Amino acid sequence: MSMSTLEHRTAFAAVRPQMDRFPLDTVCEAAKILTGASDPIAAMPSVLNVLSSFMGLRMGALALLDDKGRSGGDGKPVNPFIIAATTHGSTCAPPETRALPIRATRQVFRTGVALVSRNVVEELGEAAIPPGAPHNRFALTSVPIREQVHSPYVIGVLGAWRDLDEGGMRFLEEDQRVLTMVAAILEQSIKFRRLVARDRERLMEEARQALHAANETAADNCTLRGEPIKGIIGDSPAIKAVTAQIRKVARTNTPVLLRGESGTGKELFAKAVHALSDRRDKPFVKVNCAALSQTLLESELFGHEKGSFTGALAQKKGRFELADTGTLFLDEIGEIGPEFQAKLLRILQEGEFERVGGAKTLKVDVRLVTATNRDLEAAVARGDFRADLYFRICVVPIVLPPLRERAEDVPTLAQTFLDRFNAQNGMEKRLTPQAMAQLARCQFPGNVRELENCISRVAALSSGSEIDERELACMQGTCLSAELWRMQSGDRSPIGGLATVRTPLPVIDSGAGQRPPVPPLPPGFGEPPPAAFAPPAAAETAEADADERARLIDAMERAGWVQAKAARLLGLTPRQIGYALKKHGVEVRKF
Ligand SMILES: Nc1ncnc2c1ncn2[C@@H]1O[C@H](COP(=O)(O)OP(=O)(O)OP(=O)(O)O)[C@@H](O)[C@H]1O
Repeated sequence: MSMSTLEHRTAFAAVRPQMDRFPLDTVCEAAKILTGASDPIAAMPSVLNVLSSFMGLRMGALALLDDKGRSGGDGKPVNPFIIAATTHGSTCAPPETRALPIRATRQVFRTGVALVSRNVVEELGEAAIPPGAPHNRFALTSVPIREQVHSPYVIGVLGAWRDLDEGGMRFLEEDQRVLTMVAAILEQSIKFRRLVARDRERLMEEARQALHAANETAADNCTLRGEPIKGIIGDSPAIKAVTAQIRKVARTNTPVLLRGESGTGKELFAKAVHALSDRRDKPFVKVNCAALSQTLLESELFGHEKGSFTGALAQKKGRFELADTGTLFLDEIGEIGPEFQAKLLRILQEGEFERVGGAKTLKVDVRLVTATNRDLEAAVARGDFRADLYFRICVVPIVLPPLRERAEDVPTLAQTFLDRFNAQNGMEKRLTPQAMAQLARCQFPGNVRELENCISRVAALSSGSEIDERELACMQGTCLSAELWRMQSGDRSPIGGLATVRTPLPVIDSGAGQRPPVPPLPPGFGEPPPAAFAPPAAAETAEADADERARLIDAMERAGWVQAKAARLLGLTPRQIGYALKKHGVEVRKF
């Protein structure tokens, strides 16, 4: 039927509602509406309006079973339903709105048999007449809507009213036939929609699974390829191999031991293990074992009870407790003494500990990441480090390569540090290609930290916006670490050397995993121009010496006379700073 015919008949029906009825057109229109709708229930108000216009059926309504309480248990009514649609639109009204009489509707739900009430007031009572009806002389036809054709399970009831004042009694049989047909179309539409929805759900599930599989593959590929980790700079094969290991191990709870020279990024990688793990939203707690005395370390890690020692003014939670459900990073684990090793072993074995001075046993769930630049195997062999603790913490050893073994990363790192300096200081300094090339030739015994310091220093001291290679400390003979490197490598130091014997740096070969330290590499700083390292005049030497001593003392002061900390400030290894202190006769203050 065209739209104009529809409008005409609607108008006609409005003028002579009961005289002309168009049952076939009604069914046809209903079919068109329902089969074309993406949601047949939402389209039901239009169908009810067609019933009104074409058949003179008034106040039609659709009741649908309310999923929430089919059983009727818990005092809930049997077959609870809602009014899902009326001629006024889609709703979700409770039965109490009385668009359809509650008792009659429930009966259709229960029996699955159509109900025709020829005189509603007589048969169902006055209260069954819907509110707002112009009078109470109505007949009601209600038909079931089944889950699927022939199913005993009724999911809805379609009902409509016939005005008996207009001689409607004779149309009741026809009303039932038409409503039954419309209900059948609705059943088919719902079924079809359900199939489509199920298909859609299945397709979506397949798509989800495919996406999941693709992500897993991507993650695995990413793991295998050593994809970059946020904050970790470097594209060299050596750094990629490490990032691949980190990504893999981060997913587990296995203890990780990060090994590498000072400044290779052990702390940075420890944070990456945490950030890539499921514990990422939990605390990451760091303790530097070298920075604290054994007694302090114990109270710091395990906490203490009030009054457990002089100065314990209040109860304090230890870092193990603070790191509960998260990650605890124990830096410089090779520095801990035998007593503390035993206590640490207990917590690693049993997950239990007591606060210092406390009797209560506490349990924590902590993922342990440790780091050292020590040769732990040698320490175990000497009996300085417990073998059982070694095996507990060294489940997955990851060796961070020294910067000199990945010189290709130097330019990117240098540029990143310079960008950071520029951003912090509102400047736009640039390194000339010659300066970059000179940096790339450097051995950086203090690794990335030394490069970072080197860039900050030269950027702060250079006057123009271009940083030339002549401004680099190594080219001016003022690079402390260059001198230490030369001393340790047995070269004659221009500032008078302490080292006459070649003393090995605590180098760990990234490829070798747990091999003992190897002898140092050739003297640092690649091939500096001869002028830079030509023996200077005596006056210059004395001046440089005094300078160097002053810088050492300054760093020690700032580090509270903790050598490991001062070493970090200067971009040196703890052993290097030990030499420097001895060389300059600086007595280490003890607190
Ligand atoms: N691959 C890297 N990318 C970016 N920055 C790095 C990288 N490696 C190290 N760094 C930076 O170098 C500095 C030293 O790193 P970190 O403190 O992690 O070294 P470390 O091995 O723990 O040193 P130490 O043994 O002396 O404690 C930090 O500022 C760190 O951010």
